[in-house]
Amino acid sequence: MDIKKQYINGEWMLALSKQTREIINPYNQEVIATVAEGNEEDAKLAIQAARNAFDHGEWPETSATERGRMVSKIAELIERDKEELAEMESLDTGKTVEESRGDMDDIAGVFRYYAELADKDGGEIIESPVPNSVSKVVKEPVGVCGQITPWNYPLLQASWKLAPALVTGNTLVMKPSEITPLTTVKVFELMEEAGVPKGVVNLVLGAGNTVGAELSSNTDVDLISFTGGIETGKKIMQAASSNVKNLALELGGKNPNVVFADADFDTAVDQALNAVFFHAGQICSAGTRLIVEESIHDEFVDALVKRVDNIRLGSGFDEETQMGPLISEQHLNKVVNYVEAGKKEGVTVATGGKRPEDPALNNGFFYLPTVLTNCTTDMSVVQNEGFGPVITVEKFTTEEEAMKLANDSIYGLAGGVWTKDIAKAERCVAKMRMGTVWINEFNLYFPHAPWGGFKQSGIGRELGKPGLEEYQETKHIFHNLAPQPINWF
Ligand SMILES: NC(=O)c1ccc[n+]([C@@H]2O[C@H](COP(=O)([O-])OP(=O)(O)OC[C@H]3O[C@@H](n4cnc5c(N)ncnc54)[C@H](O)[C@@H]3O)[C@@H](O)[C@H]2O)c1
Ligand SMILES: C[N+](C)(C)CC=O
Repeated sequence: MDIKKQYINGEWMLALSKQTREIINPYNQEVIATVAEGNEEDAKLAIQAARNAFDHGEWPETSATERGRMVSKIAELIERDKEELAEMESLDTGKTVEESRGDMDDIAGVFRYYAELADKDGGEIIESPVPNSVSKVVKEPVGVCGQITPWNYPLLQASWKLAPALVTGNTLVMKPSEITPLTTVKVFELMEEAGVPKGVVNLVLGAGNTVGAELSSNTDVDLISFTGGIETGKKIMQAASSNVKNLALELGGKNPNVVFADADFDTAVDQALNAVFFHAGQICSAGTRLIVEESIHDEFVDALVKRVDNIRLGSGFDEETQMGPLISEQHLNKVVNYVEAGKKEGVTVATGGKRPEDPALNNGFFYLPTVLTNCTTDMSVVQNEGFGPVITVEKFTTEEEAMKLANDSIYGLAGGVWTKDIAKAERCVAKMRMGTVWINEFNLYFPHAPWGGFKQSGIGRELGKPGLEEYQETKHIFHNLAPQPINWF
């Protein structure tokens, strides 16, 4: 049986305990792979490899230009194996192959973006206020980075961490989600093929409360970068205090999509669908909180429901499919309970609100695309992240009320506003307390612009220059060219 292995100190290895885990296809629950199931001991081995490679290896001293060249090579290999990676990602997550192909283009773009950025900032000379001195500020790698990723965009979220960490001269230990590790294993094969020196990148497979917890608490880890749920993020914050690690958290979202009466109606309807039903709503920045101006509310909901009822569910490998299954039975039950709670709170189920009856979908973790109306901001379905194909609809009459609703959340990841009035749009985005805000758009992102959340949606930013700086320490070097005694004492 082919067991997908861990990659530690340049060697592919089974778990020290020889434990394994089966990976299933969420469309039909078939076993698609068997992988090593590491634990704390495997994590410690990997951390030591990364520590040794950082403290004694050549990678941190390699020129930024050379590191950039290496990361560019990884991008080339991803592009070479794009189709294999895309099909692997869809098998693992249930998303359509077309979505996965798009992810792979994005992922190669992330490696290329950081390869280009690698040697563009060598620091700066400060105009020293002290005579006969030189003052300069340089950037240095943080050190050993622990990187933990979620199951919804396995390789994309891994790329947002791997590329900047590598070009800045760090070493790392990555732990993918235990339920969707396949494309991350593959990208480590590609990094080995690209020639990344041994010990620089290490991969440990296993659960969050063993491998993940060790990465978060181990004092030989200098930075922990985590993408996942808010409750896990809080645990990691606590564990990271062991040695005051640098901390990067990309957490959940409950993202408002505000539609004014003067919006481009058809485009706003179409994009409201995409904002929440793409990848079955399993997106941190999904526009699951629709907030519509009262005067167009009924017409907008009718238009939305008509389109929702035509969404085709099925296998990600069927070109007709528009929405796949949820990732697991556990997550399906979470979404079921999330909607049932809304029903108890008095929402109206405009469409969906249950599992599909199509027998062809019985073996998958499917949930019908769902529109809940008559929602109010105090409801759990409005405040909590459902992370499924469920949109809640609220109404407003004034701009001020719309903004109050949009900001009434513990989250602050992303949001959108639809209007043709530019001044109104600018007023709104200035008030919306989120890390990314779209005007007449939703869920668009690219490597050049930083990504991350206000409030409890996280700490720090990935992508863009901030995403690079997350992996750097800043050092001020002051050089006295004419040292004199001070004679103070
Ligand atoms: N902000 C973003 O960019 C972004 C992107 C994607 C997903 N997300 C969020 O991720 C969540 C969905 O992903 P998920 O279900 O995999 O999240 P999760 O928190 O359950 O797991 C995420 C990762 O953390 C690990 N983990 C679990 N417990 C841990 C612990 N105690 N210590 C260390 N690691 C631990 C898991 O094994 C997994 O690899 C959603 O809330 C979504 O909004 C955010
Ligand atoms: C890829 N991204 C960050 C927009 C969605 C994550 O869930």
